[in-house]
Amino acid sequence: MSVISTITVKVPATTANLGPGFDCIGAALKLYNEFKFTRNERGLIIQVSGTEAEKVQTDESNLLYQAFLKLYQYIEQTSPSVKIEIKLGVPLARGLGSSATAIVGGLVAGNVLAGSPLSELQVMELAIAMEGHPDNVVPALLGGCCLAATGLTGWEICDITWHRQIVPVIAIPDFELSTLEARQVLPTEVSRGDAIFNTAHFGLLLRGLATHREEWLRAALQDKLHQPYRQALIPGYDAVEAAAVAAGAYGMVISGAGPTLLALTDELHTPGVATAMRNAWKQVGIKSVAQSLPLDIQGVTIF
Ligand SMILES: Nc1ncnc2c1ncn2[C@@H]1O[C@H](COP(=O)(O)OP(=O)(O)OP(=O)(O)O)[C@@H](O)[C@H]1O
Ligand SMILES: N[C@@H](CCO)C(=O)O
Repeated sequence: MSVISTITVKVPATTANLGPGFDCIGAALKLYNEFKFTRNERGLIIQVSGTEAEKVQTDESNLLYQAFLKLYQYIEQTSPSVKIEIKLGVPLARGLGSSATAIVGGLVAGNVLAGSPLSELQVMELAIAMEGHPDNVVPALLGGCCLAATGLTGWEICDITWHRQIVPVIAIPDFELSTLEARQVLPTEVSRGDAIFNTAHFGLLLRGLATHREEWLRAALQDKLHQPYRQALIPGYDAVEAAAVAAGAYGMVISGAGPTLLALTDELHTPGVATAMRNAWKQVGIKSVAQSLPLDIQGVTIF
C-alpha cells in the first residue's frame, strides 16, 4: 500500500444553536478554513495565513495539531512528523465554529494519513468528545443543517430540512468572545417553564425551517436557555436585533456562543438586513462585517 504524503482538508464554518436548539443543532456555512498536512522528517512546522493568522498558535498547543495527535493516540500509533499549512477564512472565537474546523480538520487529516482506519462515525464521535458538544463538529463534517441527539447506543444524527428561501445573514463584530467565557455565564439548572418553552420553540423552529412559514419562524427563534444570559456579553445586541427585524428579518439569534449575530431572512431582504445590522452596531461604536452566507451542503472535503 502506498503511503500518502500530503493531504488538504477544507472545513466549513458553522452556526450553532439557532436560538432554541442550544447544544444540539447547527448548520454549515460557505466560509472555510483549509489545512494542508505534509509528512516532514524535520519536526513540526505550522504556518498560518489568512484572517487573523497572527492569533493562531504555531507550536504543539495548536488545536488542529492536538486533534491530529488525538487521532493517532486513539488508533494507538505513533503520529508522523508533519508540516501544517493553515489558510484561515473563519474568524477565531466569533461563534462561527473555528475550533470545530480545527478539531475536524486535524482528525480527518490524521485519519487519511493513517490509511483511513476509522469510519466517518468514529471520527465524528472523537470530534464531539473533543469539542464537548456536537452542534458545530457534526455539520462541519457532514454539511447542511444537522441535529444531534444521544441515542440508545451512540449519537443519532438527523439532517434538518432547510427551506431554500430562508437565507442566513451574519454580522461578525471586531471583538472576540471565547466559548468558555460564554458558557460560564449560563446557569447549571433551568426552570420547568423555561425547559417547556424551549421544547416547544425548538419544535416550531424545525417546522419553520422546513416550511418557510413566516409566523412560525418569527416565533421560533426565541430561547430561554442561553441567549438571555449571553446578551449582556454582546454590546448593542438589542439594537442590532431591532434593526434586523425592521429591515425584514424573521428574527435574530446569537451564532454559537457569540458574539456573531445571525439573522434569518429571504433573498429579497438580504442586503437590507446586512446593512441594517452593520449600521446598528456602528452606532454603538462596534465595527462589523455583515453578509449573507448560504448553507454549505458538502461538509468537510479532502483533496
Ligand atoms: N484554525 C485553527 N487552528 C488552531 N486553533 C484554532 C483554529 N481555530 C480556532 N482555534 C482555537 O480555538 C479557539 C476558539 O475557540 P472557541 O470555541 O472559543 O470559538 P469558536 O469555535 O470560534 O466559536 P463557537 O464555538 O462559539 O462557534 C481559538 O482561540 C484557538 O485557540
Ligand atoms: N452550543 C455551543 C456552541 C459554541 O461552541 C454554545 O452555545 O456554547
